[in-house]
Amino acid sequence: MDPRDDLPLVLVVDDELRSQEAMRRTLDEDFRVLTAGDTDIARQLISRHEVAVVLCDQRMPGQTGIEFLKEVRERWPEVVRIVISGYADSEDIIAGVNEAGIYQYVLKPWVPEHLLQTVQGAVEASQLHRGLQRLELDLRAGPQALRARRQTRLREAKAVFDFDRIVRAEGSPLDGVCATAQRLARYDLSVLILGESGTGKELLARAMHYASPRQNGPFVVENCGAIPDTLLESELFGHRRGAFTGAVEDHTGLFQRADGGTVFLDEIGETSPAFQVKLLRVLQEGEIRPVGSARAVPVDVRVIAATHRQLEDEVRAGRFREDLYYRLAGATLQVPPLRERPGDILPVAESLLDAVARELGREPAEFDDDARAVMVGYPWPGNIRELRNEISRALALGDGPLLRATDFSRKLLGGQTGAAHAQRTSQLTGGTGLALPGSGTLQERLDAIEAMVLREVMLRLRWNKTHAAKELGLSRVGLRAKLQRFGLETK
Ligand SMILES: Nc1ncnc2c1ncn2[C@@H]1O[C@H](COP(=O)(O)OP(=O)(O)OP(=O)(O)O)[C@@H](O)[C@H]1O
Repeated sequence: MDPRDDLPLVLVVDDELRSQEAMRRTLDEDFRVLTAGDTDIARQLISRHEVAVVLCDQRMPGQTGIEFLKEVRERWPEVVRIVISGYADSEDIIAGVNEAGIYQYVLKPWVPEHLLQTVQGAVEASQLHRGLQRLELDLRAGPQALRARRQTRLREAKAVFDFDRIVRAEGSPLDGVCATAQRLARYDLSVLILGESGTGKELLARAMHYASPRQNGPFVVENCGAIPDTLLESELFGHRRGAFTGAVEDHTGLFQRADGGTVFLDEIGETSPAFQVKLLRVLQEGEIRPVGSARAVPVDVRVIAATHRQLEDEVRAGRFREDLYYRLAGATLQVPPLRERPGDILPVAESLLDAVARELGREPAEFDDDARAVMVGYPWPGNIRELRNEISRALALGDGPLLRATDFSRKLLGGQTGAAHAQRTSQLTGGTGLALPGSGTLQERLDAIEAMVLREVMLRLRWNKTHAAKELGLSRVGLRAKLQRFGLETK
């Protein structure tokens, strides 16, 4: 958990940005501070967050601070209320203090130390109030109902998403990626996930969300590569009725719906320069402006973005804004393609086989040795998504619980490399038809090559281990150890 997440939440309502900022600076060290420039926004924030204390300026457009705080008392009695005013307002305030149940009124110009003390006192009052409320609820519910409720919550949380659900072999290069992602999850930092299509970037982003302090908030996904610019803007930031032809009613954008949670922007590298400017502004200001609306709405979201492109290259080529890149890449994670972690192929394939068999309502199935060898040797240019498709196809077309190599599509059987892969690496090992892995550490690349060679030899020699060991200059025991390491033979 981010340690700041435990801090009480204080909402500052003031239409003057400078006063908002001065209060934020004073309170920021001890509290989490939200700010609102008008009472509409303040209402939204109180209804979405567990605000402990609200500080409201008396002079607000449309409504006085006291009027607003009266409403707060009625709707959210647990929120402790403080009003801030100049001398000239004090008469009105005194009359309203009782009705609005004001904890304290603070005169301008306020002294930072005093303000801090006042808010600390108010937070204590709020904690007392909430503690009593909880106690009352607990007493009413009875211990059994309480325990059941807690257990259900726990089960749901576990069932959702977890780094353990990202299937991988022991010692997989993905371990390091997951460990870093898990550490980063705690902090409200923008994260950029790089990796080829189908490598599991979204899965990783989800796991980060559910491991983050925002886990109780929404996780929303937008594929930025799939829709035209104008639609994307309206999808993300919303629009007002009549903003453009076809906008027949107000539409709340994904950013607003994700308030308090995480927005996953997939294929961010595909966005246009015009959209990039708009997104940058949203991230800088922490507020969105729905298309056709003059009013900005504050949003509290964490952004995780992903792309199959090397975004730094795109920046260098002038196709992606550098300032946006740095906003998004608070930290960067690189998910290696499947061919660079051949040890993961079989564990992932097995877990997918179970899942797909369940989805298709089929008996649990297994792969035979040849099928396993074929999977390990194929470079999977479409990564895990392609693997999943192949397994679904083989299971749907195959005629029993044992999946054979011949149940896969022909491209796998030829030992051919996928066209995209061949193009990327463009180096083929002499005559074997094996593609050199294009990236990863030296060890990862050597592992990938080793797995391919083993698979090729085993298939050619029809699984005769004595002949294979001889050809490869290994003992039988050594060969078996290697086959096991790459999942080509079970222990
Ligand atoms: N390690 C894994 N274990 C099990 N399933 C996985 C794993 N990685 C990915 N998958 C599955 O593979 C599919 C593709 O993963 P995902 O959508 O996360 O990839 P992606 O990199 O975001 O792809 P794209 O960039 O094309 O959107 C999903 O069905 C996902 O659940």
